[in-house]
Amino acid sequence: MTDDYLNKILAEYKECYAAYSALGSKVEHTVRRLCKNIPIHQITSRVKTRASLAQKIIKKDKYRNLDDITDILGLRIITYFEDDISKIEEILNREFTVDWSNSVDKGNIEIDKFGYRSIHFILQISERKAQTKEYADYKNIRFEIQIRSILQHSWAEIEHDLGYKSFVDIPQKAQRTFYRVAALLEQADIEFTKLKKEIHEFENSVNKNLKNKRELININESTIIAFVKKNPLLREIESAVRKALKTPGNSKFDSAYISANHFPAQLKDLGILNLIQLEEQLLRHKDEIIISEISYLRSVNQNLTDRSIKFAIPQGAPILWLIHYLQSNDNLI
Ligand SMILES: Nc1nc2c(ncn2[C@@H]2O[C@H](COP(=O)(O)OP(=O)(O)OP(=O)(O)O)[C@@H](O)[C@H]2O)c(=O)[nH]1
Ligand SMILES: Nc1ncnc2c1ncn2[C@@H]1O[C@H](COP(=O)(O)OP(=O)(O)OP(=O)(O)O)[C@@H](O)[C@H]1O
Repeated sequence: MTDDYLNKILAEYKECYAAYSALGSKVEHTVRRLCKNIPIHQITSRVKTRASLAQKIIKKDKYRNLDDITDILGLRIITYFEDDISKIEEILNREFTVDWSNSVDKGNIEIDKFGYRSIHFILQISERKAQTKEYADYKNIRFEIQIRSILQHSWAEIEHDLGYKSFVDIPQKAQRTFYRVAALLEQADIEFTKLKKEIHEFENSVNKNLKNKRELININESTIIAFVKKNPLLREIESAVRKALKTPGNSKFDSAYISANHFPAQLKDLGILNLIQLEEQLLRHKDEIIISEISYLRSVNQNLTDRSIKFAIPQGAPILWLIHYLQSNDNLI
């Protein structure tokens, strides 16, 4: 490798840095929007530093142009669950043009090997988007999006930190430990996905039993969560209040909101012990709680100076409104 290529690529890098950086923000924003319904731990984005680029060019000794290097701009999406990775792949596949010859599924390793696992997608803005004014300047830029689970990420970070690039220099015993832990985490990823499915099944069964009124399901922390996530009457009340207040979006589930409000204990004090009783009370007082909540939230809103602030109405809020309504009316059931 001559210094000429190194200097040429670094000069191109200097010229294009701002474009990579601007594209990074745009892609990150798009990815966040497209993946908003998938539980994601983190999305990060970086433009390779000049020093790291120089090191890579020298080490690989194969690059002639800046365009040959496909990870100058890189994003990383870290999911909680491994089975969400393929959903993100599908989304990215639809939104961007994939450079298949440079994209790799590094999780798809030989059956008897354990180690680094991550999808590396090399992408470009789609042809349709590239024709728009906003994206015209970025149409030829290739960038990388890595997708991995939080456990795959923790392994990669620790291995990276301990020097994977000099892996051959690590004592064999330590290498074996790395591979053993990789296998363990791969199994843990499978177990977490199974656990997620079991919890979803439990939540569905609670609501199905409630619908069929076959069982009196006592209210506790887990049954109230299942109820809050899936009950259609709650969605109906939340939506009526949101519409009246012109609050955009949907209500979101927030576990901190549920635990902070101690629903099981508060409902028990009011004599509401099972989910059938809770649903009956919500149905009976639906109109009153909608009207009183709209007028309460409107009066609070009038005192806000920033008109753009809107109320977030978390999933399950109608239970709190019902509690307030019954308490203020001394209305033990
Ligand atoms: N911890 C860890 N990270 C890895 C491993 N392999 C790849 N990576 C990550 O993925 C990045 C890209 O690596 P590769 O896909 O091998 O490609 P490259 O070294 O950039 O070379 P090109 O394919 O020429 O772009 C690395 O810089 C790491 O961040 C690995 O075995 N362990
Ligand atoms: N696609 C990506 N998205 C977000 N962060 C990344 C991405 N690729 C690498 N990183 C992180 O950016 C930091 C700087 O990495 P750097 O660009 O120096 O090298 P690298 O991409 O890890 O390796 P290489 O030089 O082989 O390309 C590291 O912490 C790395 O994990």
